[in-house]
Amino acid sequence: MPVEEFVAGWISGALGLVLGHPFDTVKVRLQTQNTYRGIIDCTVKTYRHESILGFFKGMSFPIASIAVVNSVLFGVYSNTLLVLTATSHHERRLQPPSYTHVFVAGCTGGFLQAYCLAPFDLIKVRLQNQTEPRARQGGPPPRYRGPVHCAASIFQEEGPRGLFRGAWALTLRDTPTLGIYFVSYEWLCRQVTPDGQNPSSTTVLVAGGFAGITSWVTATPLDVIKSRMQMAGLGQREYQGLLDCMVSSARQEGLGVFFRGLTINSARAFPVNAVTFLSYEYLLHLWG
Ligand SMILES: C[N+](C)(C)CCCC[C@H](N)C(=O)O
Repeated sequence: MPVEEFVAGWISGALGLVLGHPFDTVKVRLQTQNTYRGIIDCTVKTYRHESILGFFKGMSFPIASIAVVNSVLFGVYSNTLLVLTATSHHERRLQPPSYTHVFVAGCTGGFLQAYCLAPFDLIKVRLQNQTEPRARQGGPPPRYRGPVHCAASIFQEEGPRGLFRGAWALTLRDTPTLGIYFVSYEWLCRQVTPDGQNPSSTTVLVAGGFAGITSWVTATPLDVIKSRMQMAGLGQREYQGLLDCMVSSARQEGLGVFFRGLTINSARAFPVNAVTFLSYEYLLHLWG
């Protein structure tokens, strides 16, 4: 089984992640708290109360976990294509796989990475939602002191299953939308690249960016539900399950609730996924 794809997936994921984390914090807050009027209001308030560091809350864990998550995604994607089409990454330019194969491989990668991602994503969301400034004298201390403390508290309070809160919504969010992610990327690359040639760096950047946007646009409704289920129980309301969360959110806040965070998700998705695909392709080219 070729391992380069796993390593390239890891490095490219980490680069994209750092670039996109401030956008991600604003998004999570907009989705789960009702105190902000919009992106600008949330950005300004976060900066005023918590300084620039506020935007990087909850980042250390994703950085560690992206090693597993993105390498599972890209590694499983590429190896599934190998099984389906008997072509390696380098051979695929001359013998491009069908879009159905690309979709199935993307969904397989998406499904498996969702389970690796679930506990890390839960901890990230819990930490991002702590709006207390880090070191304020006399103020109430934040509930979680950091990622390890957060993981340990959830484990103690709710057992190992607690760490998988929202995992089902996350799997539903990621399986089809990562299929869409790779199909969009391939489709865009093939539109502007002559047959048999490698796409140029600009093509990879633009196709990666748009693939990220397409995937996030389709993922946003379930992203909102996922974040809410992850926050359930913490001073927020408990839900009976995914459907209950969907129905009660829509009843109380209207259908627009499913699009919360859409603009910021898209703004974040372009640079993050442009850099992810560019470094992924570049590394595989380098090692090829
Ligand atoms: C499937 N879903 C839309 C959730 C993610 C797709 C892109 C994944 C990328 N690591 C990123 O963070 O943007």
